Amino acid sequence: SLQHKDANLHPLWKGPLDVPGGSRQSPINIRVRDSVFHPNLAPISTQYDPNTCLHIWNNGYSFLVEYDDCTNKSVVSGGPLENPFRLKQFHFHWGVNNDWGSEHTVDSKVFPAELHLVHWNCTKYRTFEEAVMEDNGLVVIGVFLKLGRRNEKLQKLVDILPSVRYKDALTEFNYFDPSGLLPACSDYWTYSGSLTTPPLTESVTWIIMKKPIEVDHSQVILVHQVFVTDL
Ligand SMILES: NS(=O)(=O)c1ccc(B(O)O)cc1
Ligand SMILES: [Zn+2]
Repeated sequence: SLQHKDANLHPLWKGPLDVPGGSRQSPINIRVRDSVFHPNLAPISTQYDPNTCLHIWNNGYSFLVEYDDCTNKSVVSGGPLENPFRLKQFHFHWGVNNDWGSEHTVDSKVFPAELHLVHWNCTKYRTFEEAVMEDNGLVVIGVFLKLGRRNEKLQKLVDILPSVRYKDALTEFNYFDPSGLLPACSDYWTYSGSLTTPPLTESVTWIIMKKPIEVDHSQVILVHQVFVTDL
């Protein structure tokens, strides 16, 4: 019962967006008082093998940490999910300053940044690219970031960012456990939505963690230094 923002009011895209049949566009504002508690909904279970980490690259919009998705070594399951979904990549969304950045909001509160862990339905589809375009293709876990204590688990990632400062840069990154980026509290909201950037396909089951993780100023500043336009 979480209302969906009209695709044309999407905070990031200016101008008309003719998303065919856009009836469940993400991001949305999560109105906590409208959410319904389901006591029989199982907890979300993540099993990530840090050795499946491949590399980090800058696609010009964000930096992505990509994982080897040829096995079920790194998957999310449980919660509303009928089968495991394989981790493909994670990335962040942030703003030009610290008071703007997250895509989803909670009772209209914006967080400085938002982490997205992208998984695909390896039972129903053969590849990630196929799953992106299909019903029940993806599960994205969203985690809010807030300014606070230094996050030691994030530092290894922050330290390598200067090596992917420019669009299309890619660096080998072969051991990273993304479960260190999940909050200790396992409470979450879930809704059926879409990708938040083109192709905006409505193939996503969103799992938004209720509690943010904390990062300190020095860690956010480094994130802001990525994507200086190509010289
Ligand atoms: N921002 S998001 O997690 O909704 C997302 C994930 C993947 C892609 B994609 O691979 O095109 C686009 C947006
Ligand atoms: Zn995203």
